[in-house]
Amino acid sequence: MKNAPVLVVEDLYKSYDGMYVLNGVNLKVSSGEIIGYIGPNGAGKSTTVKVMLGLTEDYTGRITIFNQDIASGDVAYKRRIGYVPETAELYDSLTAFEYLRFVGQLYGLQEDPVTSKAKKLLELFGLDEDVLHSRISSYSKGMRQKVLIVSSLLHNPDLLFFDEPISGLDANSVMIFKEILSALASQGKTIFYSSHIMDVVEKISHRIILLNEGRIVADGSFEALQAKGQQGSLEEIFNQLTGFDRHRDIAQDFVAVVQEV
Ligand SMILES: Nc1ncnc2c1ncn2[C@@H]1O[C@H](COP(=O)(O)OP(=O)(O)OP(=O)(O)O)[C@@H](O)[C@H]1O
Repeated sequence: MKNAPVLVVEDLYKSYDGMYVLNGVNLKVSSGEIIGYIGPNGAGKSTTVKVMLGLTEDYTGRITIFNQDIASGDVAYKRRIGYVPETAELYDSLTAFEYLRFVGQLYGLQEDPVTSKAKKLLELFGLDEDVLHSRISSYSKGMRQKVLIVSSLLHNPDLLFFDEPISGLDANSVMIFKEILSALASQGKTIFYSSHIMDVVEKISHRIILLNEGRIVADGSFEALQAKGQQGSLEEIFNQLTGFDRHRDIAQDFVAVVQEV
């Protein structure tokens, strides 16, 4: 299961207003892999994901998903992808139930099975029947995030892109979600997981890809990164590979400014 490449990115370059934010990204991902895709703010993670999702066509390089060049014009590959964006506009005036039924329709799913599936998935995530039928505008951050996670999985996709999926989830829900990821991967689903929560990335990822200034600066399992001479936790490895060691100085300067009044 782990051999077939699901996703291949070759020499990906992308600029905004003449400024390059992706500077030759190359990677190959096999089915069943959980990729922790990490990097500093502005490194280009969301941009890479947007290009892979076909949300922007203005790039150079080649992206192949399920053996199909995504620039071919055939968008069939998108039906096999699930996505939780970093920030999402949910339809606040809809209930979770209505929203998920709507998403199901977009994927061409039959109404009855999809509503029953949505209900079961949300219940498993701790959202009971009356919550399902209340407007999303009344939801907490974590409840919205659960709706987004469920909406990304309704059509049983083979390739998942999660951008900060657990932001706002309580500790119990995070534990459930981590187990879900591992079970999905063991069924051969491929997961691209982007987050700044390093201890979770360290635990769930089979492979970690670190992007810095639009370039991949590390690619391997956590153990492989450690074996290459990077020491400590993923957070510490992240600091070393991005050449950052000024956190104490910056914090002291910050607090000094806070005290200025
Ligand atoms: N639509 C856009 N127009 C202009 N510049 C953009 C646009 N989207 C992203 N950028 C720029 O591209 C760079 C990479 O942004 P991107 O959102 O991919 O980073 P990221 O690694 O996902 O960061 P974060 O961890 O903060 O989410 C940043 O400098 C950002 O300002």
